[in-house]
Amino acid sequence: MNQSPSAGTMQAMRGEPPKVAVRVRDVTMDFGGGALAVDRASFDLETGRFLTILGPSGSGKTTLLRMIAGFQKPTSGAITINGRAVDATPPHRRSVGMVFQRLALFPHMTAAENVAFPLKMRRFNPKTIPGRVREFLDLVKLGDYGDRRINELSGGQQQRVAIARALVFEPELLLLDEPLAALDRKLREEMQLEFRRIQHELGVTTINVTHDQREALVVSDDIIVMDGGKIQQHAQPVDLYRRPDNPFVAGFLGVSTFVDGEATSDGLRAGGLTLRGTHATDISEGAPARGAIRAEQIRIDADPQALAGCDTAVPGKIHDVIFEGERLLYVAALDGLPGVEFRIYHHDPDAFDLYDIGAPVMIGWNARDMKIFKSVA
Ligand SMILES: Nc1ncnc2c1ncn2[C@@H]1O[C@H](COP(=O)(O)OP(=O)(O)OP(=O)(O)O)[C@@H](O)[C@H]1O
Repeated sequence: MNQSPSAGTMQAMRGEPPKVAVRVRDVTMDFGGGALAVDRASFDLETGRFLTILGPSGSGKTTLLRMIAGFQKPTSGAITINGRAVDATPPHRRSVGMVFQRLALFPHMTAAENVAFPLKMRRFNPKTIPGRVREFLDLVKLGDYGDRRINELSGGQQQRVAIARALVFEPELLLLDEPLAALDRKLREEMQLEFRRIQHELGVTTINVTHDQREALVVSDDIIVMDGGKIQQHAQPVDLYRRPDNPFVAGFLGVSTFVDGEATSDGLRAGGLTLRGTHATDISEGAPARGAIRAEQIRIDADPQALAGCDTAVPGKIHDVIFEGERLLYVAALDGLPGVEFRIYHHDPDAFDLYDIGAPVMIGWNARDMKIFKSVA
């Protein structure tokens, strides 16, 4: 992927040590309801990078973001922004720009007046304000819309005003709390690319919260996956996708099929079958294990010869075929392992009627693509 270097990367290229913009150490939030909303979260975010906190509903993403913004005080732990403790500065004094799902723009004001608002609040020199407002409206491609009232703008344009307003005072940190969740899919995908462009252009350190895995992969330099209040993995997008640390992460990003069985030295034994795989965690032979394989890494073919190059190739049957437009999703089971429905992508939509439901096929993959994890009881 052709990504322009972030400010952090530029620093590294100049040989300077990366500067930590946000440091989160052992941060816990206990609302008193039993489970912890955030459970000992720790991470560093380097200056200029775009971090996404990704996780299902209730996993603690917003609570963690609100603590970083200083809206909520952690039960324990420490958060610093550019070396200063977050709770030492009141929220309106912090150099943090925010964009929420509900944009909180002033509907009776024009786009330009909305963008000027944080500058007036921060007592910028009034002479510099119009020029700066214009610059940031241009940045979000709304240069000609400054005089429009908010309720005369489309949802996507309003979103752009909110971004300009969050950035116009050049904050040290930009926080995004599901700002795209209410938009339709096409607009959401367009705005994801816009966020990336703007963030790269300004190099502002950014933390984004979402439950949309595609958005996380598209916009981020780094991703933190959360579940049950705990950070499950912190990695760059490609590493996260290719090398998930546990079955939760493997299942949350992409479409995976899971097979439970017993670890062998080179894979997994399940239902009398030996399936080749690669140990993703330290696991001894015979231990309960869970294999995970992604839909795009499985091949099916009626002709066994076509799968001759696969490390594992097992006969099975087609259970269902689903047309998804640019690809097909086959659901199939291996003979000898009837309870596990493998989900398999086939990237030729013209092959829709290639295999009927019930058709016998060979199903195969390479050992490196099935990740074997230790089962957690
Ligand atoms: N003010 C609060 N008082 C009590 N419990 C809370 C409060 N805010 C959040 N929680 C609980 O903390 C947990 C984490 O919530 P949080 O909103 O951080 O999750 P989330 O991952 O952002 O979810 P969503 O994607 O649905 O917004 C949930 O169990 C939630 O019910």
